[in-house]
Amino acid sequence: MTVQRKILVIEDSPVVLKVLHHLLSQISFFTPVLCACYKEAEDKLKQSGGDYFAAIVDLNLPDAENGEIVDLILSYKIPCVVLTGTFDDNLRLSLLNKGVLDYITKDSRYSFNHVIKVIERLNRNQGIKVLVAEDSSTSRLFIKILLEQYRFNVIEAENGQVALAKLEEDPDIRMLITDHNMPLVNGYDLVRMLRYNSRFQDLVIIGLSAEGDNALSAKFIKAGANDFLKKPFYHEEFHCRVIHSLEAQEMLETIRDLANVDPLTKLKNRRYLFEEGERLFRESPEAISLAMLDIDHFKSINDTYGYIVGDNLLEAVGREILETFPGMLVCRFGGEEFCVMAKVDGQDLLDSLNVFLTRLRLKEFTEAKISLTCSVGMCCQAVDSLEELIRIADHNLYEAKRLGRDRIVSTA
Ligand SMILES: Nc1nc2c(ncn2[C@@H]2O[C@H](COP(=O)(O)OP(=O)(O)OP(=O)(O)O)[C@@H](O)[C@H]2O)c(=O)[nH]1
Repeated sequence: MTVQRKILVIEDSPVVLKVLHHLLSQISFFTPVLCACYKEAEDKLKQSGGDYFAAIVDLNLPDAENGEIVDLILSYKIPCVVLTGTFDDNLRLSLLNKGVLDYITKDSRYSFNHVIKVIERLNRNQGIKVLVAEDSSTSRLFIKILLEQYRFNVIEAENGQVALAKLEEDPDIRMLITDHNMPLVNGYDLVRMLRYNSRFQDLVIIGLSAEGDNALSAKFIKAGANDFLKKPFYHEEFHCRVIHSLEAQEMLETIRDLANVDPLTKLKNRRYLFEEGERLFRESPEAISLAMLDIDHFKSINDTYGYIVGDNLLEAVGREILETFPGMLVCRFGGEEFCVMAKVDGQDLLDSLNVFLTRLRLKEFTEAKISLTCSVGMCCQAVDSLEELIRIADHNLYEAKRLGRDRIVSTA
């Protein structure tokens, strides 16, 4: 169940309130709470004890015309986005310095979408762990506060060596903000060490350093950092760069998922099998077992029940496969054919395959109570290449079909 997040909206214009209510309501986990004036907001905050995920506020309210609402929201430590009709550079700067997340002018309909984007980003940031590696405790705290304003989950390290250890032990850390001048391992060496390790290819890295060495930013970026900032930096620039690097990485991961995942079953696809399977095979060619699984008489199911039902069955079989072969590389090879590959003993894979065939025989799928069986060709013999492994398993699958289906043929 998704957690509901209450968003406090304080705005005296009924039209703007209506637009924001509409946009926020379109996101299932946001619950807008609307207020038309300062007093109403104050009462709501008192009642709830400040239990709001974020607030969107107008600066000029009928009972508080000079932005007093911002101080009220910040006193409850609620992330605050200002949506205002007037653009004033000095006011904007002073609000950002106070800790307001963004200052957005109502100059077009895109402004409202921008506000929603900022709130959505906060929601995504909640689950993101960021490691701050910095030897000065004052600077570390300063960066931590900046990141926590954006609801990131911050972890700290006082030098490069501790940072490395924390990254090694916690694979959930998504981003590293690292200073350069640190004892034991400096920031530049830390970036180089991390990028040499394939495990840290997706880690977002932002380097920091005090002004002085002009070549340092290029060195950091050449070593693999996503970005670099000179201290002292302007808060807004820091936030923009953090979000920009993170979103670029997220986009890359989305593209990678689209390239590697079968959209129907959500299993990995054939392309991924050849990429990841090749790596597995090279690691330990003599210890790999592989099976090709093909649903029996699938054409007649399509012909009888139609393609949509056929698609639903493929999805259901995909889920069964995922559940039965945990920790193994499973993919949709194409059509109604699946592949399971793992660094396991042949007998272990055979046992799991037998469990799978039994589960399938006992199940009835969809409202039409359709029964399915599957034929399997397996190979666990030492061969020279992944292609050879697949070729033998495929040949055995053909044999399983020829011998009457719903069975496993294996060569050890
Ligand atoms: N619904 C649906 N059907 C698919 C999809 N991909 C392949 N198929 C169908 O799967 C069927 C495979 O048919 P065949 O290769 O003749 O094999 P079969 O009927 O399963 O018979 P055997 O494999 O010999 O047991 C074809 O009718 C394809 O159109 C898909 O994504 N969705």
